[in-house]
Amino acid sequence: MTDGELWLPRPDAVETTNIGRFGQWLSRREERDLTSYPALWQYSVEHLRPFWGAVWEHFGLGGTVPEHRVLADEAMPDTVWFPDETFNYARAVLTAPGVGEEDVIVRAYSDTREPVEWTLSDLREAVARARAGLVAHGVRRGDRVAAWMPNIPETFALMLASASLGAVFSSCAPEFGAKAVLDRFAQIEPKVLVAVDGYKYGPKSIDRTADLKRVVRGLEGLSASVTLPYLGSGEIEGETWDRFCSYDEGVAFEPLTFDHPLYILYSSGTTGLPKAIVHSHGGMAIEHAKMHSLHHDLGVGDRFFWYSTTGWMMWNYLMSAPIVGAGIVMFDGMPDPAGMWRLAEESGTTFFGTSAPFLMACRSRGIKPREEADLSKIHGIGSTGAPLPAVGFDYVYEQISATAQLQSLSGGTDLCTGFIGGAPTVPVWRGELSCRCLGADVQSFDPEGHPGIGREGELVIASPMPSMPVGLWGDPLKHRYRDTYLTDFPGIWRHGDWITITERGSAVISGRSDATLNRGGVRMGTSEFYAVVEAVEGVADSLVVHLDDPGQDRLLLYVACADGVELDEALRGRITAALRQQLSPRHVPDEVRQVPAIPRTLSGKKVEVPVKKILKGVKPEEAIARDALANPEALKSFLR
Ligand SMILES: CC(=O)CC(=O)O
Repeated sequence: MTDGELWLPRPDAVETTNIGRFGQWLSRREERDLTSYPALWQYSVEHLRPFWGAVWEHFGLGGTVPEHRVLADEAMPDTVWFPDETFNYARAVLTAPGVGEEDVIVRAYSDTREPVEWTLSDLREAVARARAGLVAHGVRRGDRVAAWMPNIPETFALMLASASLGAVFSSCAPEFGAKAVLDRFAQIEPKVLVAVDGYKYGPKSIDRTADLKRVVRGLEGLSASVTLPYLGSGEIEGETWDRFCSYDEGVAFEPLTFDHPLYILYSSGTTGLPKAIVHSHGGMAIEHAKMHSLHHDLGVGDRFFWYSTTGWMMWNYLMSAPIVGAGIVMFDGMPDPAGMWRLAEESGTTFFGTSAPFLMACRSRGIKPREEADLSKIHGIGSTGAPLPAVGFDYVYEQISATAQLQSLSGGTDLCTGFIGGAPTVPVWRGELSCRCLGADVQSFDPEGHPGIGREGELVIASPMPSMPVGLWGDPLKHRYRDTYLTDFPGIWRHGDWITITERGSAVISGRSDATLNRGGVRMGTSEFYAVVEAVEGVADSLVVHLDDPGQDRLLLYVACADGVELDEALRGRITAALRQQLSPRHVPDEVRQVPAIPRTLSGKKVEVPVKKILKGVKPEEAIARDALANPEALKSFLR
């Protein structure tokens, strides 16, 4: 191996991997050689219609679709995909091709209870029961179903039950505080809320019943609340899960359009409430089938694990694995660095996904996963949530597995997928994401909108993808949608990351080009912090910065105090307690520092990105023009 190569495709990858076989099939059909990754990728972005039509057909999501009906309108954000198809995501998941009724499809581990295994037939029955519960509460096509639930099989069943009816599902993790939950769910006005009473995180029991009462009170238009007594606190809000699931009336699937809303995810911007991003049945199924089979090489016999909570899009991504016949491994609890590898062995995981910070934490604690557990079944290791530094790549190959393919994946909530990652027919290069994914026309744009290779630029997606959101909730005319993604380079998706695409087709992501925070793979909007911090008595203004460089992962909170107030230990304590309770323990900063004033632009916006650059050593005059600031002297506090 040369030139930073850490892993090479098998010489027979064209015959032995899903993507290799797909490339051969497509080559025959298109009468051209599409077996090499660069040829296949180029084709996939230059010939969107036949490419996505082939994916749809190849995975049995539907039959042959005439090319002009695969993509009937290309213009983002009103792109029209597969307008004549009738589809239901829940049916695609429960079809689980190649999986027998009595085969285990879900293995679930938890700090709160003993491991659970569900066969495909158990999953179908659980979906049927949850579906009957939803119907009994009047849930119909288009209604919203909210889950404040952990990563456990019941949440999966509820999501599929909601999808089977054409209702729209949305989840928050139980660690989210009542305010964070209400900021999300109040926007979408759910008809039914299902929640747990609490959970264990490691040995610690966390009772959520007081917050659950607040959430229920805060949700207008709720017809029913249902409590799963997961912790066993004895407190039930509304109906019990067992009662809710007491009828089995079988599963039926509403025939829906490709773009029918499936679920709503949340992405925190820097202003206002979190964006409620609506994803479609067809978009999720086709994109996840492509990723799971062609990129992660998953199929029947595989067990797919990705450490996630229900508050992160990787949960939704994981739940699609049965579409390609793969089983799912779930974990709810504290991700103990050594314990997770033992769980991988115990569960028979074949693809282990996690966040880059988790891998780096294992490394810095000196964990040697290959000595902790037998990891020989793992053929793929996924890393996302933040760019994995080159030393993280070394760690994976030295201490985890010398043979697994490491796929550093980048994408996000907005498309509920990774669109830069790896493929079994592409090498792994140290510190790089191996390739742009199929059908993802990812480019690095200079400020004038010219694509370039070998230099950093704005990450854009120049052609539509079926997993782009069908809308943002509460934005019927798509104004916020356009403003968020499509105005900087008119009609082209700007993602908000810095990217360099290399000559060999790999990529390096150098960080967010906006100020959204991302800690341990969990996106945190700065506005959420401010709403909580600035409500604490004595705080006048605040600014939060995530320094996410390798070896320097620190969340810093700066506060300007009210007149006559000093940031003493008591105030510090009140701020961190408020963040922990109202948002989550992940929102608690590593340091809280006092500054005389928070720098703001003339239009009053806090200058988060320039402050972050200054903290990283960029000269203030290069970080921001003084003239753009209402109070330029405020920058002094951030100079090194
Ligand atoms: C795939 C991803 O990009 C996940 C994330 O960082 O949110």
